[in-house]
Amino acid sequence: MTARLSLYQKAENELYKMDSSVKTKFYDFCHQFRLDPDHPSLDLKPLKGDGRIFRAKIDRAYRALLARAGVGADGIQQWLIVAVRHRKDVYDQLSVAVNRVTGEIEFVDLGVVGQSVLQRAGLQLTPTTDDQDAPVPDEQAVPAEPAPAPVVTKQPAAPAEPFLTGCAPEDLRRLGVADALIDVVLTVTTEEELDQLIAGAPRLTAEILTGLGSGMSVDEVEREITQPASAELEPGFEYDMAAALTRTAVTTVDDDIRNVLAEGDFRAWKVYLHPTQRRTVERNYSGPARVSGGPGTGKTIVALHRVARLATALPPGHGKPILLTTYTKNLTADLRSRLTSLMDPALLGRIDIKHIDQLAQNVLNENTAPGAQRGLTSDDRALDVLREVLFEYDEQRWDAEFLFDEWEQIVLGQSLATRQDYFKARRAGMGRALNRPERAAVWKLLDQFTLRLGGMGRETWAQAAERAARYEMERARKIHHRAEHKAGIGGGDLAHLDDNSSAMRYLRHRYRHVVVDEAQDLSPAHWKMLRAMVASGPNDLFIASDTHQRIYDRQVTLSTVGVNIRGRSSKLTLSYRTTQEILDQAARVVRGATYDDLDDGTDTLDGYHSLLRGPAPEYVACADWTDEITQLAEALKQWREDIAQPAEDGTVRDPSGTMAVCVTDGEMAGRVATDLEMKHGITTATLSKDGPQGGGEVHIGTMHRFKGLEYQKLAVVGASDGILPRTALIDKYATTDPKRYERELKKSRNQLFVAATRARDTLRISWHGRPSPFLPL
Ligand SMILES: Nc1ncnc2c1ncn2[C@@H]1O[C@H](COP(=O)(O)OP(=O)(O)OP(=O)(O)O)[C@@H](O)[C@H]1O
Repeated sequence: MTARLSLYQKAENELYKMDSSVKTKFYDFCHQFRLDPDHPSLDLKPLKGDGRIFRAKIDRAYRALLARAGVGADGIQQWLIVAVRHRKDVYDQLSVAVNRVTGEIEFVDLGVVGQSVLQRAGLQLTPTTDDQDAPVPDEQAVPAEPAPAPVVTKQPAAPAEPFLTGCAPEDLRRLGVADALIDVVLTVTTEEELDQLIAGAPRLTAEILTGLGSGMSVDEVEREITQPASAELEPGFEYDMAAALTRTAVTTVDDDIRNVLAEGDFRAWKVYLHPTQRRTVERNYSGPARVSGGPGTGKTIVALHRVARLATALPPGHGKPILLTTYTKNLTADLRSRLTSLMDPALLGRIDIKHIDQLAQNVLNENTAPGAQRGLTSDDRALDVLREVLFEYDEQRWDAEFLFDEWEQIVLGQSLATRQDYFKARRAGMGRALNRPERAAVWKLLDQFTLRLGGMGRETWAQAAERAARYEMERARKIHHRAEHKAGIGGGDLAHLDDNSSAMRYLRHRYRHVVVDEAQDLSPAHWKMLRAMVASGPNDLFIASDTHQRIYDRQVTLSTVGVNIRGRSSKLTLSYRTTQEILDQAARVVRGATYDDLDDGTDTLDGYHSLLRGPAPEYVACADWTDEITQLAEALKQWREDIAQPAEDGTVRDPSGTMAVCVTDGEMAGRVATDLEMKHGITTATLSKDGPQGGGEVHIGTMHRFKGLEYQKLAVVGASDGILPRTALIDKYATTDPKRYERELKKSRNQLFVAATRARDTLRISWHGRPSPFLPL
């Protein structure tokens, strides 16, 4: 090998979309180039404009555009492929530069800028002349390629106002916009022109312009986008291409490039982390750390990379010192499969992947004391037991729902073991005050209720979590006590300790690192259990969460459960999943409500944006249920047709599993599935806690089941007033328990937000009757 080749991320993305015959020639080109870049068949030449850009021939029609990136430590010359273009689309006005903020290599192609903008900026593109002598290849042999040629847009009659007002060139420069684009940006006069510029711009420039275009101020962009992306750069960094290459997201071209391109876009998240994502993954934290961010900003991706990074730093061994946990079973399966594709199989064996309830059950199963083993019961069944107790005591003051909430939020939430503790407990967030005699009565009823459940050998999930937390806290206390004692006697033999059984001697914290995804839904008991499972110290807990997506009624202030994240929080703002159009509408669903940051502060969606564009979400008012399902079936058939359209290279995608229907409850999910199958011949698969069941092409599930998932096209059905929120169930709280009422409304609002943000490019929301008040109509 005489040359090392890397592939710029945008070039890789362009290659994914190319005809497979071009891809095959590209593999051969890479092979030849690495052997001998000066081989005559490659015809490597510098372009006329930027002396740093070269072009080489892939075949008669296609050109690789390359930048020389210095010499590696091993003396081998390095080249970066910045684009692969049809020869007709190679212009002299191409440039590469090292970005002054990120220190990354950036490629700028003015060919993607609108013609009218270029004219206003006084720029003209000239096709490169170095290929002019060669005859234009047989067009038959060259598949038509969508040319990134300048698009001609209408010239406005009079000089129009710049679209981005209040931005001076020095602001754009300071923020990190690529130099070659600064003048062009300032001549943009319409949103369409800006969008076109963003689509072709290097990543940081695209993010800055999206931020400014969506109304963020220069200072906000600097704080939210520029600062997190900035790197420490040495003087002269702009000339050191070899150093810049190490900071740039690239794929090394080796013999595996064929597999890389075959794996397509799915591979992107494994390789390229956004600077803020990378920083969050790689930082060493002195204690618990949290990453937040709107839906689709890559929190799960960051959590997975974090696990991989922690695993590589483990000392050799066989145990599983890293726990990766989340709220639901189906998300756990998803994390497992994604981690499997990310990590070395040898290290994968060092990771324990369990959902939070499974973890609690494991703890409880270890306890063999009489009465410690109990079966689980659903909340609905437990509520029936509580109703029986109320009936027997002829208690009229509180209903079963109120008492159950009191039990979960206050008694279990604060691990209150005695009546005295309950008398003293804070009941912040609970709408109805209880005086001391009332508390005594409530305690008595709840005591009867739990005794009765215990007598049946049953407990709820929340109760199991609370019990597991207590066991773990006791275990942590013993470990702490033993460590203190050992330190006290200078680390000597502990034989004189009361309990010197081997179980005690080898008692350790279960994990060295704990990583939690979807953390916003964990209860205080879950947190206490996790806290006790890992010793306090560097990199102990890593938490990914978005409180806008909290869909279970669980509020926690981390500092009250021994998890102090202050000073160790980071925020992701760029959505990789959803289009800006969907994101705008979804953000309006939660606008106006306030959200906590799992601690004493508040969280917002400020700066949350996307570089993806697509159609506006569709809102469909229907006459009745039959009409809603009929229109849904038509939309699904159209989507199926769109997805199955043959791609440029003739491949046809299977629409199965790319479309989904989201509803509020299980009963409606069943009705939608039956109607679609029986009346419209559309096969479905129902999302269960074990993943999709049934193997049909359209996935159907409740909003709870859609947590953490994503679909190319998604329909929300039954978004009517009365269903979202479920007024028949919650209206009574409006007068009896206003705080609970507010909590229930917020839960419904968040469910709709979660549902809407599962869609990647198409979102359709329908209802009959009156629309849900949460819809941003
Ligand atoms: N750096 C990246 N490069 C390419 N794709 C990415 C990157 N980061 C995230 N993605 C993609 O964006 C999508 C959303 O990522 P992820 O599920 O991690 O987001 P999230 O913040 O956890 O979302 P949610 O809160 O809605 O569950 C996924 O398809 C993921 O592969």
